[in-house]
Amino acid sequence: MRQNISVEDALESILSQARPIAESESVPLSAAFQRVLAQDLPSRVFHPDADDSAVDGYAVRGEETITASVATPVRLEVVGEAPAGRPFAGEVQRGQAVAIYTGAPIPKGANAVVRVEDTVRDGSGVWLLKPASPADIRHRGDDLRQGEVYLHRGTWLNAARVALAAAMGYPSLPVVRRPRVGILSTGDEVVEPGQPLPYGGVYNSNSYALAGQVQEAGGEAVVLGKVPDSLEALGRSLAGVGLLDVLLTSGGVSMGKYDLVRQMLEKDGRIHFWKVKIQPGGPVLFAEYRGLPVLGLPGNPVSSMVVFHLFGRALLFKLLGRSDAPYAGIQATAATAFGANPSKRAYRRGILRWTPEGFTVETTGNQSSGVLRSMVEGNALVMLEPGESARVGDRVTVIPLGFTV
Ligand SMILES: Nc1nc2c(c(=O)[nH]1)N[C@H]1C(S)=C(S)[C@@H](COP(=O)(O)OP(=O)(O)OC[C@H]3O[C@@H](n4cnc5c(N)ncnc54)[C@H](O)[C@@H]3O)O[C@H]1N2
Ligand code: MOO
Repeated sequence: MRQNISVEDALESILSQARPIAESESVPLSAAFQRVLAQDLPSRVFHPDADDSAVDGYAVRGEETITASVATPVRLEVVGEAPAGRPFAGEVQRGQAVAIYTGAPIPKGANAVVRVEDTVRDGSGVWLLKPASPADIRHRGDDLRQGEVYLHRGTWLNAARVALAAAMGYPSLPVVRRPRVGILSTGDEVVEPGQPLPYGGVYNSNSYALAGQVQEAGGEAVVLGKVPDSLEALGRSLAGVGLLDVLLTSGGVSMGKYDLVRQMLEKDGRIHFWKVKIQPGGPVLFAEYRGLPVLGLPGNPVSSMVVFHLFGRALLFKLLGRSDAPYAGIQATAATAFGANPSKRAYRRGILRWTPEGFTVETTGNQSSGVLRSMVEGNALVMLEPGESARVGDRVTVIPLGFTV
């Protein structure tokens, strides 16, 4: 078992153990949001399907309109109309125009469009006050060309990507099976919300934070409840976890006599590493238990969430074959001071704001790992290398929580 390793070494150890999920399933578009595409998707269609109008106006022969102006308007005969979805069947001849609407194919014979606001309707004709513009025509395939791949395997399906799959003609999509992620909380003091809280007790918040984080990363959260601090109970729970791809445990990984997750995994599993040089979350462990990867998260609520963000997300991304990064850093200007940890990389909770001067970040205040509020009030982690502090005005690296690039 390796101990006191760097974030980079810990990530490498975790990712080298993770085997991407090979199974996929087909889901209707309406269920594809926040899934991961399992295959490359070539477009089934051209979009636009034909050269069409980008504006409401009149489709004309452009060369006939070159001299049009307010002082010298050009009159054309309106021979029909082309609403979107009902293309004009004929051909525009010399001296003619067709009333056209945004999205309608340009009729045969026409090669330019005059916007309706640059015209005056006059009975069966129309006066053009400006030359027609070929720039108001969108060309077949400007957006999508049939057969070309626009969405690749490993793509996280956000709203725009599901919409693009729809635009390409797919009613359902092949997606990677969601990794099943078991969540087991430990600790005699941990009580389910709704139960009376005994003296010294604490409500189980970690299971719910982790369940949400697992889903945000694309996994299926299987909340396994909590086990008391006894090796026997823990052993029974671990034996009965069922079909899982990953197990997350919360608590019981530190130095205490009752920190049984570590003891159990030492005895019956294989611990790859224990303790990473980070704060919060230092006591994190990564192990294998009967072939199941186990990420042991420290019990403190902030530590558990931060460690999941740094390591759990990366593990799930690898299992899902996601091609985007699990998180990313940006630069911001410190609006308050941030204190250093002398020997560990620190992740302080901050409030990231976009201002006219760029990104700024302010501390959430009390940085204790037990203050879950800091994860609610904050929207970012300020990353400080060992010994690095920040004064007001310093540039710092910040990991936004809630979006990736
Ligand atoms: N002698 C030392 N003691 C501790 C060290 C150390 O290095 N030497 N490390 C500290 C650090 S850092 C952390 S983080 C914690 C991690 O400890 P555990 O993972 O063993 O967690 P527990 O002791 O079980 O609990 C810690 C804390 O979190 C609360 N908790 C636990 N589970 C939940 C839950 N599901 N929902 C909400 N809150 C939970 C628990 O009541 C404790 O207050 O160890 C330090 N100790
Ligand atoms: O790592 Mo502990 O997470 O500092 O409280």
